[in-house]
Amino acid sequence: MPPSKPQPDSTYALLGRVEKPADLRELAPEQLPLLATEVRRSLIETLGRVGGHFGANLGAVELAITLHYAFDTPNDRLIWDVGHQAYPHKILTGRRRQLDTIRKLGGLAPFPCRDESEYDAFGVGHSSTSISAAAGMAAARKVTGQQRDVVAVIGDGGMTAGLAFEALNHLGSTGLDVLVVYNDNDMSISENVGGLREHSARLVKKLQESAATESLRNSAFERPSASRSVSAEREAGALFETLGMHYFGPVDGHDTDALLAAFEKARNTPGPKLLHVLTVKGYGFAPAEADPIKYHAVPGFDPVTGATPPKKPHAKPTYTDVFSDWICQMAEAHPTLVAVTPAMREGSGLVEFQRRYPERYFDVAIAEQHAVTFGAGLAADGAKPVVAIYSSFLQRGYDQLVHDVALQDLPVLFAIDRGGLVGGDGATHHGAYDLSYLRCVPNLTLMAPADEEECQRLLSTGLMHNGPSAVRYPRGTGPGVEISGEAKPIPIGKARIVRQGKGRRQPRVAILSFGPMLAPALEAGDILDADVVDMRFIKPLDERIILDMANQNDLIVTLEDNAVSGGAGSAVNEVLLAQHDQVRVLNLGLPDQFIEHGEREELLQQCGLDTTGILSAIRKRLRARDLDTTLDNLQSGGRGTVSMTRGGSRD
Ligand SMILES: Cc1ncc(C[n+]2csc(CCOP(=O)(O)OP(=O)(O)O)c2C)c(N)n1
Ligand SMILES: CC(=O)[C@@H](O)[C@H](O)COP(=O)(O)O
Ligand SMILES: [Mg+2]
Repeated sequence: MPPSKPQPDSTYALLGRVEKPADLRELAPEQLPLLATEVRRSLIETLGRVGGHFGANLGAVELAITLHYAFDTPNDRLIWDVGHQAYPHKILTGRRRQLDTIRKLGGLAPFPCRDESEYDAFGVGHSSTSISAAAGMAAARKVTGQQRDVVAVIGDGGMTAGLAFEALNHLGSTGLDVLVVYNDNDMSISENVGGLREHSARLVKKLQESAATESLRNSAFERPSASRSVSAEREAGALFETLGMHYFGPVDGHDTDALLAAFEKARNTPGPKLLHVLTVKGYGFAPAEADPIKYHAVPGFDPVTGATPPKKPHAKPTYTDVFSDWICQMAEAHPTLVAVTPAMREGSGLVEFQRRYPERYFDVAIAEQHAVTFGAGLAADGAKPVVAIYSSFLQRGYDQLVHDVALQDLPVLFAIDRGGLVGGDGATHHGAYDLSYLRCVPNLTLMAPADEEECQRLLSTGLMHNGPSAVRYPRGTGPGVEISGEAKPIPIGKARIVRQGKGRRQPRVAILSFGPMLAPALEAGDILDADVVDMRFIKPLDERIILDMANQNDLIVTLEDNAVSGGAGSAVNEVLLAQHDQVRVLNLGLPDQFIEHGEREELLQQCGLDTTGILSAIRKRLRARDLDTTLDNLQSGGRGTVSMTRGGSRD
C-alpha cells in the first residue's frame, strides 16, 4: 500500500501545509513571517516536552525558511555547521511530526544526517566543517557538470575554529561559487570569545550608533536597523574580503524580506561570498533570549514560563561536578595551575573555576588544536596546564597531543570528559575511541576512574606526574561513592582487586574492568563468583595483576566502554600474548560500528555492556567447545594456546 498522505494540520495554518520545501515555495513572501511564528511555536511546544538543543534553533528559524524558499533544495546543497540549529530545517523537510523523537533511540538524529533525509546534504555534529564541505561540493559540481547552488551556514562560534579559516583561505582563492551564511548571534555555547568576535561586536555597536536603533520587538535585545554606515560595512567585510570572499551584510537575520533580498544579491555575484547575518540566540522566547547559555540545550521546560525541572535534592554529582570541585581545590594549592577549554566552559565544569581564578582560565574558542598546543606551551615554560576537553572533540587535537605534548614529554594533564557513550548526541559525540587512540602514544599516562573518589585521585596523579597524562571519565553520574576530598595520588600503574572469587565455581573467571564499567563488572562478578579488578590505568597497565589473574583463572574478561578494536582489552591481550600462553581471553567493549543516539543505558544494553549482556557473553564463552577442550588440555597437563575473542555485541 502506498504511504498515506499526511493530512493538513489545523493547529498550524501555514506550517500544517508544508510537508516539504516545495510546499513552502508556494507561499507568498509576505506569509513567511507567520510561518516563522508557527515554526517557533512548534519548536517551543515540542522541545518543552522532550528537550534538546533549543536557543540556536529559535535563532535560525527565518534563516531555514528563507534558505529553503530561495534555493532549490535538495538539488541545491544546504550545509548546516554543527547542526544543533537545524531543527527548523528538519521541520520544513518532512520531519515535523517526528521532532518529538529527536535524540531518542530509533528517533530523529540529533544533527543533520545523510541517511535520514535527502535534504541533509552533509552529516555534522562537530563544528566548523561546513565551509570545507561546501567547497568540496562546489569543486565536485565543476568536475561532474552538475547544476546547483551550494550554501553553508556557520555560526560565529563555529567560525572561530582553524578548520573554518583553512576553508575560507582555500575557498577564497578558488573562485568557486559558494555562499557562506555567517550566522552571528554573538554567542557560542557560552559567550563567544576572540578577536573575530570583538571585531563583530564593535561593528554592531557602530551600526547601532550610526543609525536610529530600533527595537524590533518588545525584547531585551536591540538589533541594528537596515540603514548603516558605509565605513562600518567595509570594516566588517575587510577580513573576509582579504581572504578572497565577497562580503555582504550585515543583514537582520529575523527579517525574511531582508534575507531574501540578500540571497538574491549574493546569488547574482558569482564566486565565493559570505553573507553576514545578525541573529539573536533564543529569538522569540523571552527566557531563552535572556539566558542563552541555559537554553542552549534543555531537558524540557514549561512552554509558557520556560521553567526547567528543578535539580533533585541529594542528586549525585556528575563526573563533571567532581572535576569542577577538584580543579578549584587544586588551584588553591598550585598557583601555576591553569585551566584551558575550547569553548566548553559549562559542559567541562569550569564555571566556578573561572569565577574564582579568572586570570588562570583560558577559553580559546572552538579551537581544540590550539587548546592542546597552547597547553604544551604553558607546560614548556613552567605552568601546570589542565586541558579540559570532551573525548570526541579531542580527536581534532590528536596531532597536537602527539607532536606537541607527548613527543616533548610535557606535563599537560588532559581532563577528558564524555568518554564512552554520551547518549542523545549520538555517533558524532560518543567518546568511543579515546582509549584506542591514546594508549598507543608514547610517554602518555592514561587513566580511567571507576568512581568519583578515584576520579579525583587519578586527576591528582596526573597533576603530580612530570609528563603528559590523561584522565578519562563519562558523561553523567557515577556510582555515588563518597568523596574524601583528599584527592591523594595513586601510584602510577597500580590496579586494585575489588572482588576476590572464592573459588566456588569452575571454570574460574577474572573480570578486568576499565573505568565506569566496574559497577556491572561487580554485579556479574557476584553472580559468577569471579575475581574483579578495577584496572584504573590503561597505560601503563598493571602487568603483575594481569599475569596473576591469568595464572589463577581460566578465563580473563576485559570490560571497557571504548571500542573493542585497539582499546584497553587489546592492551591486555598484548601483555598476555607476550608473557603468558595458557589463558583464554574475552574482550568486551563497543562493537566496530558507529553507535546511534539514545539514552546511555539503552545504548550500553544494545552493545551488550549491561550486566545481563556481560553475563551472557561470558557464559557463551564458557560454554564454547574450545574452552572445554583447553580446560581438558590444561587438566591433563598439556599446553593450551592463548585465544582471544573480541566481543562487543550481544549473543
Ligand atoms: C569541534 C567541536 N567543538 C565543540 C563543539 C561543541 N559546540 C556545539 S555548538 C557550539 C557553539 C557553536 O556556536 P555557534 O556556531 O555560534 O552557534 P550558535 O549556538 O550560537 O547558534 C559548541 C562549542 C562541537 N560541536 N564541535
Ligand atoms: C552540539 C554540541 O556539540 C553541544 O551542544 C553538545 O550537545 C553538548 O553536549 P553535552 O550536553 O554533553 O554538554
Ligand atoms: Mg553563535
